[in-house]
Amino acid sequence: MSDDFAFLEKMDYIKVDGAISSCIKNYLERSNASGYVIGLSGGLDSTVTLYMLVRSVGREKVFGLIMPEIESNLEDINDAIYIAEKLGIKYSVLDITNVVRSALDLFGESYETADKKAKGNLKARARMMILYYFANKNNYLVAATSDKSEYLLGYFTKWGDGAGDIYPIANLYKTQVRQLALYLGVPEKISYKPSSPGLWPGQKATDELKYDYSILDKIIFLLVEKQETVENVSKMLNIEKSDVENIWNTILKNSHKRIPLNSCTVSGVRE
Ligand SMILES: Nc1ncnc2c1ncn2[C@@H]1O[C@H](COP(=O)(O)OP(=O)(O)OC[C@H]2O[C@@H]([n+]3cccc(C(=O)O)c3)[C@H](O)[C@@H]2O)[C@@H](O)[C@H]1O
Ligand SMILES: Nc1ncnc2c1ncn2[C@@H]1O[C@H](COP(=O)(O)OP(=O)(O)OP(=O)(O)O)[C@@H](O)[C@H]1O
Ligand SMILES: [Mg+2]
Repeated sequence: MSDDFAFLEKMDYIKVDGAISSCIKNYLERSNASGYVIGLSGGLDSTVTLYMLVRSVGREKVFGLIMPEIESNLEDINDAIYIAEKLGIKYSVLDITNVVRSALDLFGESYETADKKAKGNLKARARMMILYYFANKNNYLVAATSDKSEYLLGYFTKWGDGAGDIYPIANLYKTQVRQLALYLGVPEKISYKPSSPGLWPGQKATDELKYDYSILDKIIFLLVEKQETVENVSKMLNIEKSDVENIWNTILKNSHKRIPLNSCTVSGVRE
């Protein structure tokens, strides 16, 4: 059984690097855009995506936006600044507190008492809005940072951090992104940092998902790619059936996030 998951740890990262690099480089050329802009959180996914952008198109064509707000973890923000400096990219630190506050004001709500999750998603969408403003103004493309685990689970904010023009690491599970980070020489502090959406103070991915990605990735792989039943996965991994069921329900519930445009079909209605 353990061999079935070897690919999560041991990929040919020289080839992975090559494939992602050419994709990033070719897409920029084909798009006639001037560069990529990326939101930097100080977390694993945005750091690895940034490393890949820089080695593909060069640091002059990459711009980082670090967008803290009043509830952000300062250590993460400092990590984001440290990485931007280390890679020598141009970047700005923009406090988005007032953007989020203004939107809440429209509803007569306050930062302190607004619904935690709705406000968290609003923060993610405020960042998206600013990334696209920068992209419009400078003829840049927005690099999204979603990985395959988050994408398949639907564990992202729809039209927030889920929005972008290119998804360089979306074909890698979180476990593989960590391995790629080590291959790229990302500082261990970030390579091993527990994943957190950072949408509210102290939020950790495991609070909502219960399991760490090292286990989640196996569950997702078996359910989605191997099309195993919930019962089989529970037995194969020795995990409570109800937990596997919950993960499967999350994947199903969020399927609407994996449809690019959820449009209404009007074919066949001509007079
Ligand atoms: N069946 C359906 N068909 C079409 N659309 C549907 C729908 N059900 C809901 N919707 C729409 O989707 C909305 C809910 O989706 P959404 O707004 O995304 O909200 P939701 O999925 O409830 O929350 C986002 C989740 O992603 C997590 N997250 C966010 C950002 C980053 C990361 C990370 O890992 O770093 C994780 C966050 O912690 C939270 O658990 C609904 O309000 C509705 O508008
Ligand atoms: N403070 C922030 N400033 C700029 N961008 C941010 C900030 N917080 C989140 N983002 C953007 O939203 C994305 C989604 O957050 P997410 O937490 O999934 O990624 P991460 O922090 O890079 O890695 P991990 O998922 O392992 O925590 C980030 O990769 C980043 O692009
Ligand atoms: Mg994070």
